[in-house]
This record gives sequence, C-alpha cells and structure tokens, in this order.
Amino acid sequence: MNKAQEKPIALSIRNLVKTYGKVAAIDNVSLDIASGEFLSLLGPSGSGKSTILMAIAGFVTPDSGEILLNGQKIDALSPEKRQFGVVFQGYALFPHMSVRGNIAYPLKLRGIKGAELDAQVERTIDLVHLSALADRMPRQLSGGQQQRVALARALVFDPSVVLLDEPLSALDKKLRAELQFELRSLHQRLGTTFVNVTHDQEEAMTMSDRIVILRDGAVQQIGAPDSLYNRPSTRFVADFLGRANFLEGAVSSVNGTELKIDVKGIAVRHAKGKDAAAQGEKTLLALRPERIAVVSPDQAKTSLNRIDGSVQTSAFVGSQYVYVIDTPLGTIESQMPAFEAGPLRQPGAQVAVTWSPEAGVLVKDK
Ligand SMILES: Nc1ncnc2c1ncn2[C@@H]1O[C@H](COP(=O)(O)OP(=O)(O)OP(=O)(O)O)[C@@H](O)[C@H]1O
Repeated sequence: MNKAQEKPIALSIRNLVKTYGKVAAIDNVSLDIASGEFLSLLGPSGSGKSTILMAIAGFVTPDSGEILLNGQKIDALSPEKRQFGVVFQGYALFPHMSVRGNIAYPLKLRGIKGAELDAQVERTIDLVHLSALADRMPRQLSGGQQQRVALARALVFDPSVVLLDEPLSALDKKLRAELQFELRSLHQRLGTTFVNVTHDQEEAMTMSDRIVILRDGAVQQIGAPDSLYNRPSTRFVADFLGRANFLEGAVSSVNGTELKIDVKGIAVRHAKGKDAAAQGEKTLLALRPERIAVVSPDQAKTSLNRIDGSVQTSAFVGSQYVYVIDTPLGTIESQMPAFEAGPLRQPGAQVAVTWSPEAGVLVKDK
C-alpha cells in the first residue's frame, strides 16, 4: 500500500460507463482517489481520459455508475455545484480582465469581497509566481504565463479537488518541463487533490503520486510511477510507459531463484522475483534499454546474460548513448550513461550485449 492510499478517499468512481454509439469511451471504470493525491489519467488518444475527467467535472453524464466526493454521491450536481477547480484547454482566460481580475473572478462569483478577496488573490498570485505580471492583460503574457494564471484561477477559492486536462500541452518542451516541476512543487505544498489528464508519459511520471493507464476506455494498470515503470503487468503498459525490449520464449528450467528461458534457442537467465512461471510455459520478458549494457566482447562478465552482436545504429543524446544492436535474439535497444561508457561505438562494431538476470520482468502479452 502506498502512502496516498492510507489517506481518506476524496473521490470515488464506481463502475462508470459512457458509450457513444458503439464506442465505449468509458468501459466500466472504478477508481479511488485519496485526499491530497496527484493522480494522472494516462493513455493514447481516444483511450477515454478526457471523458472520465469530464464526467467527474459534471460536463458528461455517464450511462451508468456513480461518482462520490467524500462519500457523497455527486452525480446529480451541476458542474458549478461540484466546486472543483478546473484547468481545461477550452477554458480560456477572460481577455478583457487583467491577471489580477482573472484570478479574483471565482471569488467574486462566490460573494467574497474587500480585504478577504484581496488577501486571497495576492496569496495565490504569489503562489504561482505572477506578482510582477499581476496588472498585465492576458494578451501581454506568454503561453506559460497564461497557464499559470489559469492555474491560479482554479486554485484561488481553495477547492478540495482540482481537475486538469492537458494543462501544459500547448507549451514548448523546456517550458513544459519547468511547469511540470512547478506544479509538482505546488501540489506538495498545498496538499490539494489533483486529477490530471495527459498523453505524455514523462509528464505523468514527473507530477503524479499514482498513474492510471487507460486503453480503449478501460483501466490497464494503476500504480505509483516507479512501480508501473519497474513492474508493468502487460506488454502495452511496458511499451506505453517508457521503452522496452521484448523477448518471447518458453521456460526451459526452473530452480530456487532463477528461470532459464529459451529464446530462439538461446538460454536467457531470469531471476524469478515475483514472477512465477512453470516449466514449458510461454513467457514474454520485458527489458528496459537502460538495464542493457553494450561492451567489448572480451569485457562481458560471466555473471550476466551475454549475447554477441553488432552495432546497427548508435547515437549520442547528451546524457546517454542509444544503441540498436543486431543479435541472434533480434534487435536490442540499449541506453547507457555516456559519461562512463567510453567513446561511442560505430555501426558495424562487434560488441556484446549484457544484462543482469534481475533486470527484466515477465509481462502478459496483451
Ligand atoms: N461527444 C462525443 N461523441 C462521440 N464520441 C465521442 C465523444 N467524446 C468522446 N468520444 C469518443 O470516445 C472515445 C474516448 O474519447 P476521449 O476524448 O475521452 O479520449 P482521450 O483519451 O481523452 O483522447 P485524446 O488524448 O485524443 O484527447 C474516443 O473514441 C472518442 O472518439
């Protein structure tokens, strides 16, 4: 059980279904979101992320199932009555109001005035680092600054839950990375419950306490970023969250701690860990590229799996070398820290590919 799960449940989704014609946009989804948790819904285009978020917000009416906030059903409440903070792509800033005016608006709607209004607005402006820009109009702001205003507008009235739909997708890569970190830091200071929709795996991993992986409207796997990354249960999850090499084979022998897997006639050692598999069983081994080293054939340690091969493609990408190696097991991708790996090996170089029996994880082929 992770830390977030020990906290009280803020939002519960039970058996939610929403179909459009023959498409199940939400296919029987159940989820508990802990109070103070940052949860991301992650999946490819069309997997149902936005529809789930819109159902939570109250803009989409589910066919069946229920949504509870702090144990109370909210299905019949209008979006305004749910009192969530929202940052959606379509929710633009009011162009005729200054930054301060935009941020004050939700408080004015709620009848807050005078010194209380001013104090809450200033506190929120500080929180998102907009003090120097508070009197500007939206058109005088960059994309990232506008996103900060939108976030401040969603936070200013202290909502218990904030819903974010691809809040950073319009920004360039560097700014997106900065704001991901800022949002994470903001969340860690505030302890508000956040539900975030994204199709960007890095963004989900950076910001979230837990990630829900969706496919065709259904939940594939839920977990903390590290547990999903290190222990994906299916090929789809391993492939969607990061990169992976997949080796198909069958168990040729089992001892106390290790399996031997026959992959194209080659014995691959795999430390069982939590993976149980019986002799003869078909297996799919997922191996992250950064767990695979490319070394000179004479350097390979005997304690590791070791396959000879030749470099097909190599690239230097700043912190890492990326290799694609032709081997009798098929092509294998490796990523190695560049600072300790010597010079980049060129296409055609004869090498050995090595990895520890602990490096891989058995996944279901779906
Ligand atoms: N109003 C609608 N009418 C008909 N079909 C819809 C409607 N809204 C969503 N869908 C369908 O439901 C499925 C899920 O859509 P949804 O927008 O929730 O996916 P998503 O994961 O958010 O995708 P994206 O990342 O592209 O925004 C898709 O097949 C989509 O075409």
